[in-house]
Amino acid sequence: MNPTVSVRDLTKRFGRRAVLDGLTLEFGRGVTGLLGPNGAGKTTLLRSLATTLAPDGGEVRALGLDPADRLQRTDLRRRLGYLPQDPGFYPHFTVFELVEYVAILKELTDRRERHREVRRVLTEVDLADRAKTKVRKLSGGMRQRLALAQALLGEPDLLILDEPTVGLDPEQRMRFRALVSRLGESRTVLLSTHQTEDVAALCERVVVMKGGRDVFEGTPRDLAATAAGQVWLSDQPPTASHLFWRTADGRYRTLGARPQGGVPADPGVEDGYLLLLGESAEVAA
Ligand SMILES: Nc1ncnc2c1ncn2[C@@H]1O[C@H](COP(=O)(O)OP(=O)(O)OP(=O)(O)O)[C@@H](O)[C@H]1O
Repeated sequence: MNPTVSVRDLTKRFGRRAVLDGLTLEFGRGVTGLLGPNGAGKTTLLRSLATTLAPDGGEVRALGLDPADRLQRTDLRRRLGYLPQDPGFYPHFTVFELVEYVAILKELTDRRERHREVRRVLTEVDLADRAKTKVRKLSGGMRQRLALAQALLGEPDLLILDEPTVGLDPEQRMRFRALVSRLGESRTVLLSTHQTEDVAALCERVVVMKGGRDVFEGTPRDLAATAAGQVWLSDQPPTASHLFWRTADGRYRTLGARPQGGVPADPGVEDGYLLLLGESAEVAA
């Protein structure tokens, strides 16, 4: 792998808490998924890469540029697209006006070209027919697609997406996967998510963060493989000391030691992820 983004010994503190705690990782072209429990530091990492937050220590290189350097930071901003977790859009703008506003900030100065680009990204996210709708009238999923549209402006080399599939209906989620995997053919895409299915379906690589550190880096298949020999199906519920849940077919899926009557099951990304986090309680009834 030829890394386009690398992070070394990154630290960020809020008060006394180290939210990034010597984080070191690298990734290259294609789609990389970032998994981690609430508060793991995913958004803080993404903001550091998107240059909206200055870390306290360590090194970041993205597209060969150092965001700590003022000129290189400006260069990097021109070449990245960022979908923040909470975009906070102006509610009285129309969809078109909002994306055009971001396009102006991104220095698309030629009006005709800018309008063409705004229409292109709105079409990419299936919002072209909502161009004249006020942002405040959009559903949550539509807002999320609007947030993605502005990140796509100018065909950025680096795309940073913070929980991009939140609120999308199944059809839009499929469209999103198709769009992002196409973008990943020629660009670097980093997306944080809580959806292990998105990682399994879409990402070539996956990074798992916990407590401000990187606890796993590899392919989704590698992550699933870490659970080999520790995933079981049984007809009866195991003891409460196991991590288990009831599946749609009424059987019990257990992670860890073999429960009584358990037969081995193929491990998935979610199994590997949950075991990695070391959960030890029943997660769902
Ligand atoms: N500006 C801030 N001021 C103070 N604390 C902050 C700030 N930003 C983040 N934090 C804290 O840093 C920790 C990590 O937050 P972060 O948003 O990076 O986690 P996350 O992995 O993205 O979580 P989630 O999955 O819930 O979005 C949290 O405890 C959060 O409260």
